[in-house]
Amino acid sequence: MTTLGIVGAGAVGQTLATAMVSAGLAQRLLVTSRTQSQAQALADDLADLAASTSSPTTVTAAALPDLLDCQAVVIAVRARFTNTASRNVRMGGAAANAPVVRVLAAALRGHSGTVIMVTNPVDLLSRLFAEFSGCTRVFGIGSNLDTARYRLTLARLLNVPKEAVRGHVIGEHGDGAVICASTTTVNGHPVHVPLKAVREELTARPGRISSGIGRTRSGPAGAVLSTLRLALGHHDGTTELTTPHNGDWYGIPLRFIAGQPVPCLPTLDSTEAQLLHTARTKLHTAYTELVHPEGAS
Ligand SMILES: NC(=O)c1ccc[n+]([C@@H]2O[C@H](COP(=O)([O-])OP(=O)(O)OC[C@H]3O[C@@H](n4cnc5c(N)ncnc54)[C@H](O)[C@@H]3O)[C@@H](O)[C@H]2O)c1
Repeated sequence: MTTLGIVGAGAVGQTLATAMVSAGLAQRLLVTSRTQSQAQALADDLADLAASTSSPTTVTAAALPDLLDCQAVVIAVRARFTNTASRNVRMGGAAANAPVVRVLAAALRGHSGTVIMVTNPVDLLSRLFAEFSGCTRVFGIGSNLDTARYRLTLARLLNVPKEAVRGHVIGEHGDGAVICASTTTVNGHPVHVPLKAVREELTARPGRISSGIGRTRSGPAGAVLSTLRLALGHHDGTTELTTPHNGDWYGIPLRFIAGQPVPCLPTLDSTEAQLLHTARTKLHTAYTELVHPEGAS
């Protein structure tokens, strides 16, 4: 019996839960949110979906301790705050979301399953959750969503099917994202990547979606769903996730074999290596300031 949990019944949590119930990913889905009534409302709505689609998933509004027995828990909370940042937008949520993540880490200490962090800034908060909970299978969503957007964008610019494009976006899920252009291929052949046009689209896309429909939701839900399938060992494959690597936390490709992740960073050219170094330094500094604000200048 597979039991999965979602914390946060907002735009991403709702869309993800709908996708999970529609896909019949688990026998049981536990949902929690800021209030019990919010979680119960989502559970009832999803039960209606399950009944009309004959989904095998039973959805229950739960309390945080109930999630300890889940094979995987997805964290998609967002504290109430107004983000006024125009650059490094995701970093704008650090101070507001970190206390919530600390509380969740304390509540889920001892959880031995997978934890998938969605809440931004995801690279910092994956690490914060892991270090405060002691959980050892914590992965952050973001670089895989960036990679999906990269492949779509490149396919459109080069007029090829998206399935023909192979390539990764790594580093920060944010302004420090690194496009691995030198190892990108189309139908197995190296290509010239129009980096300026790609970067412009990757930068503009999330804001365009948010201003059109309020929030990005289906893209991140898809990135979580495909990660869950890999982490639960439903099938093998590679995806880009925030994970500890060489002493820092940032997005790299992980190859999952029977649910176990193996880092598989592609070879980087000198520009990409420099950009990754810059992203790592930025994330390292921001994490230190988040955890030890008294030491920050
Ligand atoms: N990593 C990614 O690729 C990615 C993509 C999209 C969104 N996000 C991030 O995901 C997070 C959620 O986004 P959203 O659009 O769903 O936000 P939202 O505001 O729509 O929903 C957030 C939910 O969290 C709940 N919540 C708040 N505090 C809580 C607490 N203490 N305990 C439990 N639940 C709590 C709220 O009640 C709400 O239901 C944000 O930080 C957003 O930036 C990340």
